[in-house]
Amino acid sequence: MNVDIGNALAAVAEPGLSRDELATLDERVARAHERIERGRTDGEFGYAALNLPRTTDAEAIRDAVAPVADAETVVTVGIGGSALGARTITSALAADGGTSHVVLDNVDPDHVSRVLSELSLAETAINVVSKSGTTAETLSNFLVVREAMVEAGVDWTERTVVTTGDEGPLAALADEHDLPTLAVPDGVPGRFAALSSVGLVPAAILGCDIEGLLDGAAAAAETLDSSLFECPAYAYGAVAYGLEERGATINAVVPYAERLEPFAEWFAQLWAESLGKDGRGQTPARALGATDQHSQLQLYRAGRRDKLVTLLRPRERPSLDVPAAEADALAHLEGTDLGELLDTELRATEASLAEAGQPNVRVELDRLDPRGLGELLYAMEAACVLVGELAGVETFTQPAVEWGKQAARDVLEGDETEKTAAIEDKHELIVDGEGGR
Ligand SMILES: O=P(O)(O)OC[C@H]1O[C@](O)(CO)[C@@H](O)[C@@H]1O
Repeated sequence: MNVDIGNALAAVAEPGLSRDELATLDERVARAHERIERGRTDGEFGYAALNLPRTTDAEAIRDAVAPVADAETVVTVGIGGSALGARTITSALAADGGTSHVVLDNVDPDHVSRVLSELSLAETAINVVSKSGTTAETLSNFLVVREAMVEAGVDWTERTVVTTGDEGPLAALADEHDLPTLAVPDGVPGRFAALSSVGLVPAAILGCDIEGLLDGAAAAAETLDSSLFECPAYAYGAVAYGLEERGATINAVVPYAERLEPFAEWFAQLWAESLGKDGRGQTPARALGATDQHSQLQLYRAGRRDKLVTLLRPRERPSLDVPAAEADALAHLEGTDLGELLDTELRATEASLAEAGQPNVRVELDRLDPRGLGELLYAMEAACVLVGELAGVETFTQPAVEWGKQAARDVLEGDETEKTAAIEDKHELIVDGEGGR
């Protein structure tokens, strides 16, 4: 994996970083790296995530999923960090692009019932994931899925694998029914847990090379260094931080590979939930290359100068030639390989952003295989940890999400609290086309 930060330099972009500013930033990266390494060595909360390539037990995951290894479809019931990594991995690596991995990470009744009605539940494995074991959406969806299995005459205890913490209702349920259960790794926040059982179970069930993925992540761990000029992950993190400080408060992540679209979702949680604190943090935007050149690029190129555009591609791609056409006007496409066209689109977009002075960075994998994806996930986690150090925020917690969770819980439990009052006392000015109320 490599990272090209050339188009983030002040010589090209505004906001941009001068060479001197990069050199100054590099001194801070050295200190931050020291802090990160200390956290890794001591297995500190959060930093322990950067040890997963070494601490994750792939064999234990394979043993736990053995009873459902015959599954044609895997349904992951989880949300946030308990779903996004798993989807990213199967989308990138599964032979079918991840279509046999269905993720229920929302409680939309229309969607859930439609998904269940389309599944052959006897050939389905249920992967329930929750670090806390208390997340309402996950537990509700699991009870609905379980009920559907019972109604279909399928023994759900034979088709379910659980990943959760030591305590909580999900752990208790797994224990009561003697379900194959994997532990959420200690000291690892959900959004940093893709390289553990939290992200790897569906990939293991669907026959993906999870060991190769961990090897790729381990290779990326080897590149962590006290200088951003020696470490792709830190180069990316330092530039993202430096540009945010200079006004690039949005990070538009644009993978040029359909299989990496879920990666942009995973990245969005990692970046938003880790760095959105103390009134700062880049807002992640998701796009897809080349598709969103035809929907978002106008804004990225000619809109507010508040963005870093992150372009991502695998260098090696399968090939698919464009056939000849009868019209001369299409002659320029004849014999073009679609992959070549996609890469040309990336380079043209990159140049168009640079021409307009909009900062952009290119992240490249050798190819989209288990090693490549392992490198990418690990590098982005390390980049995020670095930004947290440079920004001086608490990277590994997400206190701001608790208010809403508790408010919903108070309503569901019929309590009358400050939070339920805040819900009831909403300021309303409804515009309904009948003069407003
Ligand atoms: O794994 P859990 O505990 O169900 O939490 C799911 C997600 O919800 C959050 O806690 C946010 O509400 C995320 O940090 C986490 O990834």
